[in-house]
Amino acid sequence: MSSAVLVLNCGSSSVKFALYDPESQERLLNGLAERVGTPNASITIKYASGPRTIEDLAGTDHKGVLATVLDELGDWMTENGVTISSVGHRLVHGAEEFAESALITEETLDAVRRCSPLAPLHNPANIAGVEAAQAVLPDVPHVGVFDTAFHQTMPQVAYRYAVPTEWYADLGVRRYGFHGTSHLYVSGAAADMLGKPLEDLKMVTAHLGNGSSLAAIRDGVSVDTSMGLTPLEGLVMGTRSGDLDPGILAYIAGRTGADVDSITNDLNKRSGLLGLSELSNDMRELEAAAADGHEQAALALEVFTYRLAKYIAALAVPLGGIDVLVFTGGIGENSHGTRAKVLDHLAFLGFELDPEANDRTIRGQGGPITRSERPVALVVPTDEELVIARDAHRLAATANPDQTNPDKEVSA
Ligand SMILES: Nc1ncnc2c1ncn2[C@@H]1O[C@H](COP(=O)(O)OP(=O)(O)O)[C@@H](O)[C@H]1O
Ligand SMILES: CC(=O)OP(=O)(O)O
Ligand SMILES: [Mg+2]
Repeated sequence: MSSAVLVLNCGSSSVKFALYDPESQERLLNGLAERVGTPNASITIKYASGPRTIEDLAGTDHKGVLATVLDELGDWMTENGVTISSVGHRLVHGAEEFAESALITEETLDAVRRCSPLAPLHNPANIAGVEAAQAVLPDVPHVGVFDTAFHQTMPQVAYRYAVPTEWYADLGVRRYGFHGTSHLYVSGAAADMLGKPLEDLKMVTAHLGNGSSLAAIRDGVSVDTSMGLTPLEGLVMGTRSGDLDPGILAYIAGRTGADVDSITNDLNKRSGLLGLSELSNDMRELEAAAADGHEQAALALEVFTYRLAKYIAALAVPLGGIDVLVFTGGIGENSHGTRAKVLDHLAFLGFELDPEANDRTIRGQGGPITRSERPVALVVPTDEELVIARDAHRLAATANPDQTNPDKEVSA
């Protein structure tokens, strides 16, 4: 029998999952449950032999989805002699309570619940996922891996807002940053790719997915980032506005009578690329529409890349210059148009695009896309799930030895 680490990333209506071999760190399979809790819920599992989709899940909640997934994996696990030895969970907001990953105990969960008001879109779904997984896999250690943990090295000058001090002292209002597992993974992989010690590189990592953020990495640690108290600050995203004048809230409330919750909802879900284009939050669709002459789609792409370039240049301040710029995430890994526009804006810093290398580089591949070697821009495919699997395996070994007893491992 060999063991596997189950990695879960539970969103409000989706569950991403993957199984890793903890020794070889090979991904054994992965999958996605979408529209959880709606009549159109579905689960897709990507086996080596091909994908399998399960529908007919009406009325199924997170717990039901996980039970169905493990049930489905049962035959595969028996055939391959695999049992689940630990579960790693993506937890988005750990505030100042977590500078690293943690075994999930009742106390851990209470602390994550206390952080929920800071990430109302993410933490409650993460917690529901943990509770569901603990119910289905009660006898293995569960480990929480936080988006915020990597950025706990930021200095005060980067994380404090210029607001009344008691907002920070009493209410925790400061910048935290997110996507830490991705920034951690790609910064290490970029240094490996260049054959240089990470500690010697002034690096900006750009995680560009549905949510997008930058990290400034110096001496191997995060010294600044573009997201803040919540994942709304910073770059223009699929449906999120990123930075704006806070005066807009009062202005819109005064003009429309909308309350703070509904305006915040608009800033999270009806803004960004979607708000500007009035067409889509999806980069692929917008690129296709812009190529067909859709003016709002073209504007959305211009605003996205302009703001991105402006923010990358700003991160030269905490770093004292930029040696390496890393593109990752669905957009960073695939959209050569975005990369070319950003590097064009940043030519003044010395970036010189290699158009052929840029056009060649698509998902799953990585490598340099500039002729310039310093500064160099790289594409590095991210693997947040692998970081979570590694931490889950490492911390599971520190759990109650009773729980890691192979006799108690769970075979679905
Ligand atoms: N070939 C492609 N060209 C341009 N954009 C792409 C391509 N493939 C994926 N994307 C974009 O990547 C984004 C999703 O990023 P991803 O990292 O997968 O999202 P999530 O944050 O949900 O994990 C979408 O905007 C999507 O359009
Ligand atoms: C924190 C965050 O923005 O996450 P995601 O990109 O998964 O929405
Ligand atoms: Mg993502």
